[in-house]
Amino acid sequence: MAKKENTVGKNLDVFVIGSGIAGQTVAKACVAAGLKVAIADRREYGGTCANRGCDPKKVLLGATEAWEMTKNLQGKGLKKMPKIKWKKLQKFKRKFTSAVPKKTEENLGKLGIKLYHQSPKFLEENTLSVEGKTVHADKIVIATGYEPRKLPFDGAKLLKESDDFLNLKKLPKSIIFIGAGYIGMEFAHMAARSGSKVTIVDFEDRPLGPFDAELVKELTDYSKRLGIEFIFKADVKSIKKTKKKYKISYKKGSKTESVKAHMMFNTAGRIPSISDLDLESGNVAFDEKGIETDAYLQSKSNPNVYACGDVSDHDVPLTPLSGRQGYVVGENIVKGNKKKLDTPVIPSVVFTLPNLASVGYSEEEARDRYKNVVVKQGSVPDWFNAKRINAPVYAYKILLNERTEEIVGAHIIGPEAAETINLFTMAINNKMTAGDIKRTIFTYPSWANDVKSMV
Ligand SMILES: Cc1cc2nc3c(=O)[nH]c(=O)nc-3n(C[C@H](O)[C@H](O)[C@H](O)COP(=O)(O)OP(=O)(O)OC[C@H]3O[C@@H](n4cnc5c(N)ncnc54)[C@H](O)[C@@H]3O)c2cc1C
Ligand SMILES: NC(=O)c1ccc[n+]([C@@H]2O[C@H](COP(=O)([O-])OP(=O)(O)OC[C@H]3O[C@@H](n4cnc5c(N)ncnc54)[C@H](O)[C@@H]3O)[C@@H](O)[C@H]2O)c1
Repeated sequence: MAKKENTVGKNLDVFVIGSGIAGQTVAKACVAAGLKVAIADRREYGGTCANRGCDPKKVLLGATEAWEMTKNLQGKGLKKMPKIKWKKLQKFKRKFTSAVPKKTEENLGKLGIKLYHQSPKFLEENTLSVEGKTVHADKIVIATGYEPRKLPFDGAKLLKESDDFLNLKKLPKSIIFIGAGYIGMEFAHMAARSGSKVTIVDFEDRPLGPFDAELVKELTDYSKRLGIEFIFKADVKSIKKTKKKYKISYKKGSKTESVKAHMMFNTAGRIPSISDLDLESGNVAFDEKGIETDAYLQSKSNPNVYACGDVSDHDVPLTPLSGRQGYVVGENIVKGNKKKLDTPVIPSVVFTLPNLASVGYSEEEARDRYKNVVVKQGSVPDWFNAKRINAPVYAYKILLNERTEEIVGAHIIGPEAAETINLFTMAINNKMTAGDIKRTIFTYPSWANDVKSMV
């Protein structure tokens, strides 16, 4: 007789797949409302941001910020360059990450949420198979995030991924990143300042496609001054292992060329993590952007399924939006579909040094949207805040709707742009005009105060 699956949780109210910010937010809201909740994660609990994304990355960044500041002040009161001790830096980083999985499990467990440690699969619309058990849940929430896109060429298996970079015990002498997006650029800056020879290969003609081209040019030029080499318009054909290095061959125009490095990373984008879920069996529709959901984040094909965070088809795949989506799904499960995903403008930052930050419309989008657009723009390393620390790159582009004087887009490259952009986010969300900002009194001297000069 065939072994029968053990059926549990017949009356489970909610099953959440994924324990990142999105999944945890839903699970906690549902259990707080008295619902019977389970959650599953096939990896360590806590998700990408806390374990292998934003947080560990920013800890590693700290040492390079000190390095950059010291470099800029050489001969201006500072004499010796610090040396980044990668091994020690990693040890410091682990202080932030190593406790996350256990703590997350403890917190969820204490709330009465049942925890699973494998990927569930849909058997039917409301039924999952997990850890050899068949589980029925009234609502199923998919919050499985993104995973690296697999590259199609020969030898792509030799590539390492972002998780590997963040856990590197020793920094290799030379590194190639395939992909000049957020991850490739952020890691390239960290590796170059920590002593690696860095090359970035991309099939486009510039890094960071969605960001303002003029500010990206400033970043690219400065990255080159750091020693980072760029190979653009390169169609990677293969990777081979040589004695001590890896060799990447690529086509550029009609020529085939190659370059070698001690380690190579796939930073060519991330895709929805859905391949293990057997979504067809659950009648859950998806496309390349993720689970197809409506404004309530309910699956368009199976009303008992919701999706939130990176894996939903609602842009953009960033932590703050994932948390917001988790909140919306929690509300809709507990109270019935009452809350639509209503996102204000979402700021975004590339944590290179200098930071590149953006919110609202790009120049092209603003010109499409409004009859007349005022562009306030400048390259201003001579402004006091940048000059006092001898920061070489500081530039901005602010977009106003001429008719109303409202700010509709802001793009900044410079030290602390990750912070300054938040002021523009508030300004856009509150339909503030250039005059509103000019009338505000900020602290002085501060980066925030520069916002008045920018508008
Ligand atoms: C290197 C890196 C740096 C980043 N830096 C930033 C930053 O500075 N700022 C920012 O806003 N965003 C950043 N991000 C993006 C950010 O991490 C994500 O937007 C955020 O973590 C998404 O949260 P989530 O809950 O949707 O998914 P996740 O946090 O990815 O959680 C999904 C969980 O689901 C689990 N899972 C996946 N598939 C299955 C399955 N089949 N079965 C069971 N469990 C499964 C995963 O193991 C994971 O724990 C970064 C991402 C990376 C990779
Ligand atoms: N600071 C942050 O907020 C932050 C940091 C890291 C990641 N993230 C999130 O993670 C997502 C993924 O980041 P990412 O850097 O992996 O992707 P990305 O989409 O930002 O960049 C991918 C890059 O790879 C290039 N590329 C794609 N296929 C290629 C190929 N075959 N050969 C050469 N180049 C190729 C693209 O042209 C692009 O420049 C981001 O969209 C973002 O939402 C955010």
